[in-house]
Amino acid sequence: MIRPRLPGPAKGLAIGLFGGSFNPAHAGHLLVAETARKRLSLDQVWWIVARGNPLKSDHGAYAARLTSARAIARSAGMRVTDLEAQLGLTYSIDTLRALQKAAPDARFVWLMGADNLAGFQRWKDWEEIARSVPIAVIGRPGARITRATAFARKFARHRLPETSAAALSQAIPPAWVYIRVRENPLSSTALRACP
Ligand SMILES: Nc1ncnc2c1ncn2[C@@H]1O[C@H](COP(=O)(O)OP(=O)(O)OP(=O)(O)O)[C@@H](O)[C@H]1O
Ligand SMILES: O=C(O)c1ccc[n+]([C@@H]2O[C@H](COP(=O)([O-])O)[C@@H](O)[C@H]2O)c1
Repeated sequence: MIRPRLPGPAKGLAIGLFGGSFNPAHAGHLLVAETARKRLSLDQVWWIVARGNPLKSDHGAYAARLTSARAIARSAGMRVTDLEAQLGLTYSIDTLRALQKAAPDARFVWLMGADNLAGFQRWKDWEEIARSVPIAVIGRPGARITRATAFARKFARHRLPETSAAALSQAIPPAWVYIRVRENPLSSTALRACP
């Protein structure tokens, strides 16, 4: 496997992995990344611009999405990476494996909005992802985590209380936390619809 060009040093650091289409990136994404950085006590958040979400058909041009993510992710600790494009990867399990191999001393946490968790059981090897890395879920309007959420049901006893969020990067997976925020209704779909 080709060694990925990492967006920064990783050894010994707690790093949030924030995969997204970012078509385009917006303030809702920044809310997720900044909330995670603060509440999980992360050193960095790596925005992984998805080569192409396997569950979406219209991805948008990669270069434009990368530029868009770079324009939004400008606050402290944010790094944007094109590593899925570098490595030709599409599935998050493969991206995660590549990162864990390239940076075995980093403490990675997977970040996602609550709407992504609701469909997580459709991702390739989703249970393996949950057993490989702690997961932080950030609130999003219209998405609630209930017993109907396959992930929440399957991994119910591995959920940490929100008050323990800062310890998530040190937890042995499976481990996850749901973080409540003042939710932001923005979406890329809405922005694409703007003339
Ligand atoms: N407003 C938001 N609040 C919380 N999480 C969000 C928000 N917008 C996006 N996310 C999360 O950011 C990640 C990347 O999302 P994505 O790039 O698909 O944006 P999107 O606005 O959902 O796009 P689209 O409308 O095209 O589906 C996902 O984990 C998603 O849940
Ligand atoms: O690995 C999968 O099967 C998979 C299925 C759906 C989405 N993902 C990843 O989820 C992240 C968020 O995707 P999106 O399109 O909601 O921004 C992004 O990194 C995608 O590659 C991954």
